[in-house]
Amino acid sequence: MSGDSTVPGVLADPCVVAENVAMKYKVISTEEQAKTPSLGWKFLRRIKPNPNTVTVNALNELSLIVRRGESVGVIGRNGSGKSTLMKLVSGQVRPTSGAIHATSTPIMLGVNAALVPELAGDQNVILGGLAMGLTMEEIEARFDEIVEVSGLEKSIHLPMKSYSSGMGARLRFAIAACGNPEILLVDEALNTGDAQFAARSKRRMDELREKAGCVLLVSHSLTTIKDMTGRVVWLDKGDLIMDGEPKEVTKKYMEFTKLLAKGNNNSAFELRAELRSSLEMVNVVNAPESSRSAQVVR
Ligand SMILES: Nc1ncnc2c1ncn2[C@@H]1O[C@H](COP(=O)(O)OP(=O)(O)OP(=O)(O)O)[C@@H](O)[C@H]1O
Repeated sequence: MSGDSTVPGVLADPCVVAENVAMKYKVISTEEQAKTPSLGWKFLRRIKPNPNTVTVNALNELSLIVRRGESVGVIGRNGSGKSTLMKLVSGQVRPTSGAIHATSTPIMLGVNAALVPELAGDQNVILGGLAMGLTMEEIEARFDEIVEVSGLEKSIHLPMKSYSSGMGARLRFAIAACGNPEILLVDEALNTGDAQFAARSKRRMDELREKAGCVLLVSHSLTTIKDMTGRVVWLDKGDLIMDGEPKEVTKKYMEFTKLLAKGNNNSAFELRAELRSSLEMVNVVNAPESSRSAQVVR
């Protein structure tokens, strides 16, 4: 790759850079399970002994640059790699190959807070706040707001293990949302709250989005995606299919899923191939971790 003809410029302000990221999950083989047999395995092997190891290609060599000020929606069918991308960006899992660069620690709403079930909700607020880098003074100043967002005023002094899974999710969300993250990740699949909480969390999410440097939002709701984002990335079976205007990308995605729903698989996959071949590939070059900067070649 040489000089001016291929490198139009250096991106001044990327927030997140995914550099040829691939993710393969190795699914535990039934052979391995057999070494530590569970009741289920003992039962199943009588029916169908089938030792097997499966590697799932959750993401295939994906490059993506999210700039400061962008709100990027991630769409795709079940199992297309959306949550995997979020887990990679948040650092919960490491890519099999490639790298993720970020200007600061991304905060994933709902899951980042490492809480202790034996401790009361209020003690977990302190713990989660400290884990997010807040000082005791900052936690104290935001305590009432966290409790209000969680909607757990009556149960905040009870041990977290007594909470329902929705209540736990609400507390984790409220704690994660009390910071002002520069890079905000929202995986809608994690939203387990009731309608009242959904409205409250949306309000807080809107505030965070306004303040955040950039946002990545995974959702199956195309309305949410169109309402909340200015750019949409469509993943399918770990491949990037489209990256562009929300209206345009969601329209093509709907066309694709409608074709599949009607059983027109050939037409659907022709469309997929056509869109993929016209995708402008982003090659991230020279993205040193220290400078957290990147050059793009389009
Ligand atoms: N921990 C894991 N171990 C093994 N395979 C996994 C794991 N997590 C995800 N996968 C597989 O990786 C692929 C992508 O999964 P991922 O959860 O990223 O998809 P998704 O687009 O978020 O799906 P959904 O819309 O259903 O939430 C799927 O085939 C899934 O089965």
